[in-house]
Amino acid sequence: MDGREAVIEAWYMDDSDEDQRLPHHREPKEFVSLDQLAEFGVLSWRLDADDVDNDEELKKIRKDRGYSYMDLIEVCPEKLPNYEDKIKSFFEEHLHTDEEIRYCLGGSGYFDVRNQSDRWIRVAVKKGGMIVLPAGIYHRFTLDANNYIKAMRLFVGEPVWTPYNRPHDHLPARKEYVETFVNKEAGSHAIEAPRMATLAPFQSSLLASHVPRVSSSCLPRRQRAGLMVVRCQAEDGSQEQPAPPQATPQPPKPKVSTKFSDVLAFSGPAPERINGRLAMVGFVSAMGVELARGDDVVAQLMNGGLPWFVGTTVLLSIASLVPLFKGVSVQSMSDGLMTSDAELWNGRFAMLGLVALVFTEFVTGGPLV
Ligand SMILES: CSCCC(=O)/C(O)=C/O
Ligand SMILES: [Fe+2]
Ligand code: NI
Repeated sequence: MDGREAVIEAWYMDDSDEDQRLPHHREPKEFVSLDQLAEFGVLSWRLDADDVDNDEELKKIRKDRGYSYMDLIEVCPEKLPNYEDKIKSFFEEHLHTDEEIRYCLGGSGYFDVRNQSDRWIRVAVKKGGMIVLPAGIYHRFTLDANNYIKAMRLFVGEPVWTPYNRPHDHLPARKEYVETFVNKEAGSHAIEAPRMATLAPFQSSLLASHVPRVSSSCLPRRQRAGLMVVRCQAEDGSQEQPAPPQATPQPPKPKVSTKFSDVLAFSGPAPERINGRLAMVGFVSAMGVELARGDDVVAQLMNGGLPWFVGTTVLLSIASLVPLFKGVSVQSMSDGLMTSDAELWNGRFAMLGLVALVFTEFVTGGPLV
């Protein structure tokens, strides 16, 4: 669907202090095209507000631009808590560190934006109009004379509504905005070669929506892949409070190296663990044979124990190394009482025990028990 001009119009504002809800056209009127808006980062679409749930174009925009979060806001005294305060703060000139994305589902309102020359441009949005204000742009919002708007708010990931009232020029988001849209010559936003790939899917959606090509900096800054959260909060209008966290992305699991040198490194996962396991088996077997036959450890080895010792060593080493080379960490198998730490400590005690046993038997010249 296009014909954006039917639902989104923009013009230079006059300087009068009259009621903010009046149009504030200059005399004569000076309109600004939607292409001109795009040149300083303000994007626009016309969508089917009567079929929001099945709107493929909306779905595509959300997917392409990573708008995983969605809620609804109605601006009127009955629906918006702290209506008067909110109305005032919306109209304070401010910026956000992320995009402000608003899709008008009913009623209408004015989003005023500062252009590259710091002039106020009033963007009037009606039902079906969706606009994106880039991170770092100074702007404000007011209801118009109809006194009502219902809008969908979209966001990349967990929303941050914090407004930074002007001046907040030191913020990185502002500096980035100025660098991209103000310091660059208007209308000649060269697309840097290395970022072309990131831009490709976005541009196809832009073209489909009949929006002019724009710089890669028009892409949302906080795209968080793989998280499609849909939520409705019809009566929420809070600017400062982020919505309760949900579906927080899990921190990536630490990578387990399967490199031969890493696995077998002195401080790697294998040596101490294998030695510990061998010591546990060795200690228990040595004590068992001593109790049964009365042989000390050296005699046990001499009397046919050596092949058993070598065999057990090889078997246990293979059994311990195979999962490590497959990238399965011991910690990931650790559970409840059977923790990997407990095994390490048992192994350490067994190693000490074995050494103490052999040493004691060497000194006393006979078996311990
Ligand atoms: C119609 S959305 C209310 C205005 C708003 O959320 C905002 O941030 C204005 O700048
Ligand atoms: Fe805002
Ligand atoms: Ni805003």
